[in-house]
Amino acid sequence: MNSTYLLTPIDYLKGIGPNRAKLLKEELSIYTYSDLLHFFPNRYIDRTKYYKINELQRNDAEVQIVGKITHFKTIDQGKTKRLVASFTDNTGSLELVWFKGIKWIRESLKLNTAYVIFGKINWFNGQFSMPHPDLKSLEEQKKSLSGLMQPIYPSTEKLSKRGVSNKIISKAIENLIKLSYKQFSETLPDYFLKELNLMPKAKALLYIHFPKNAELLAKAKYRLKFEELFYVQLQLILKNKIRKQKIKGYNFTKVGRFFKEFYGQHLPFTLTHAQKRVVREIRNDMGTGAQMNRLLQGDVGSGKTMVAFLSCLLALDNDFQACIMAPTEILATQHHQGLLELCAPMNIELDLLTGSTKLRDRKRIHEGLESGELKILIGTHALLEDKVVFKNLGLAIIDEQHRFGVAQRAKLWTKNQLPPHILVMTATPIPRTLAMSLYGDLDISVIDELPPGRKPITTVHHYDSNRLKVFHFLRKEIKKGRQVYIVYPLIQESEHMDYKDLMDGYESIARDFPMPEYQISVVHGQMKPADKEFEMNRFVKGETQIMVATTVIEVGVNVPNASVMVIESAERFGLSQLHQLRGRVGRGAEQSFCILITGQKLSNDSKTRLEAMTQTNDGFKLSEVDLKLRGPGDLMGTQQSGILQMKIADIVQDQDILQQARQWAKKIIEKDARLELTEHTRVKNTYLNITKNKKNWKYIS
Ligand SMILES: Nc1ncnc2c1ncn2[C@@H]1O[C@H](COP(=O)(O)OP(=O)(O)OP(=O)(O)O)[C@@H](O)[C@H]1O
Repeated sequence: MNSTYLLTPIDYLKGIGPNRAKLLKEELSIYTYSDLLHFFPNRYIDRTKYYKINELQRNDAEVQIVGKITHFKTIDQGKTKRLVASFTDNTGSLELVWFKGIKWIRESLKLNTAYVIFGKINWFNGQFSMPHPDLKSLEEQKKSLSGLMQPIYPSTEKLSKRGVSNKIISKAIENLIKLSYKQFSETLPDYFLKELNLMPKAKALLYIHFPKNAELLAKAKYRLKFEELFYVQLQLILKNKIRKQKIKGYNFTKVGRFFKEFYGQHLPFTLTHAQKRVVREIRNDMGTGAQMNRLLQGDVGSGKTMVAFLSCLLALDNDFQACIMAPTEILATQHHQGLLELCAPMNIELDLLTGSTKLRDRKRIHEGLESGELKILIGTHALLEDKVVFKNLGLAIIDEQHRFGVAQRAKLWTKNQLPPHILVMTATPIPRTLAMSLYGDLDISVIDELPPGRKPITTVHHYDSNRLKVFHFLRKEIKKGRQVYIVYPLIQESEHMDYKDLMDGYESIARDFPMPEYQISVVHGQMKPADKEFEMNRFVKGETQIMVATTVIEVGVNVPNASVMVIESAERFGLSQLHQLRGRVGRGAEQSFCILITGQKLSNDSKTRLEAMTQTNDGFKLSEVDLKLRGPGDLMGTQQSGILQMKIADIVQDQDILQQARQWAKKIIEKDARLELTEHTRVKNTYLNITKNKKNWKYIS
């Protein structure tokens, strides 16, 4: 919509005025005519049905009747005064009642004129009445756009006391449409409308506010959702294109000794097809001359670590260093140990840097990094400290997207002349198109295949009261030589209480699993890192059979002999967290189990989550359920972007349209990246209007 008329400030619209305009701006961000037009109803009231007075039932909610007022009376009871009108059709009569605006209403309504009334009816003293009816003359109703389905706008109930009622908004939009319908210009190319059978923009705007029937409403909605999603996708695709043009990166041209030797001689297993494909994607991406910014999604246990390691070897082959940053010390330590083994036959220098690294070791690490001898550094946030200076960092791998924000990712860049390639790994997979929308600035690789031979984990749900049965089962598994995790929730606000829960739980487990037959490790957030590591190690080495822990073990911990995961108060965990925790088992050849223990009282959402967990092991499926329960907002952490604030589309519910919109956005860019063809003028103008940024256009080729 590029007509300047529609950019007129809302203050000038008939029926609005300065006070309402102020409210519209402050509360609903409606500044211009165009904003108002794009403020869409969230439901509609069916006004196609007319009642006769003698058909009314006492439990009818809202009814619409045509009739006439035959007389008025004002009833004055001291404090309260009311105006009562007798309203009749040819089948009977009822009373219309007003408590406010009496004088004005009495003067403006005429006797014996046909009116349409609409509202809730009451049954009182043997008669129906309708307080404060929505009332129009029949003539006016016939001309009104909202005569068939009446639009109801969001937030208007809240604002009606302050002067912006639904009626006012609806009337203002009706005025605007009547006045300026001819100026609603099309925003999509004609061939889109034809091939996708989309309703033209002007019509869609008319029918979204004032639909004649459900079918036209559905078409209008579809058209507007498609348009909204199309322009979001177009922005994402072009933004990515611009980034690649603008942000130069190191060009890794070689596949050299390290990669070849490891791949040929030391690879401990055959890569899955998905791992191979992803390694290829990463290799290609690091060899384009642009900076890689890639998200690697893979379900728990899908083998992301090996992909990360192979990517590091590519960096080394091109004479660059690499680093891997993990969200917790336990994880960083574990990555370090795993990679030490992989590196050992090839003499690659690698080290670990965390908050608890001793000064002496730090010094060695700093020197190694600056001289370039230290090739791979693994660590936590500590890697971001100013003192950590690489000779030539070529690749930074960030494990677990959610805990590092965009700002931190950017900070890594300042350590180099050119920004290093960035690979973000996440085990919270989400549907691909959605991921593309949420992480618009990243390219995406997906490992959608598990290594062979994995047995699906059997997941069951038990109530607290069944604990003895669960313990009995644990003893049986331990007897077979397996190890067991028992996890308690940790929610930051009530860390103290959680700690108490954990310790109470530990004591009761210690009673039921007495020494010396059973050995138990405990790990929680309030322990010193060294103690945590000690306890963890005892479990890893098989010295303890039971690990009692809070969610500190959520990500990445890898003990293949552990085959049972018990999650206490499972109703307090989110779905992705449950799935992550479950992913700690099922890593060896044994049949594994996940036991979800809850209290008796469960909310509907908790029930849905538990049911989903017992039904599937597929992280992508679970994330869809999660998204539907929570909406996408929570998913993003610091990635939250304006893209989610959409007017009509919903990226979770409207995934089919989203996918279609993305395909068409891709198609148009492939055909005409700079949108120079005449048939794309509208798209270019709309795009520039939305982004208000012509500067970057030069980067598109
Ligand atoms: N292609 C493969 N064939 C056999 N085993 C594999 C393969 N790839 C990885 N593995 C093994 O599978 C286990 C899980 O791999 P890894 O820890 O890399 O998973 P992940 O994707 O990082 O999972 P998480 O998110 O849970 O940490 C490891 O023990 C690893 O050695």
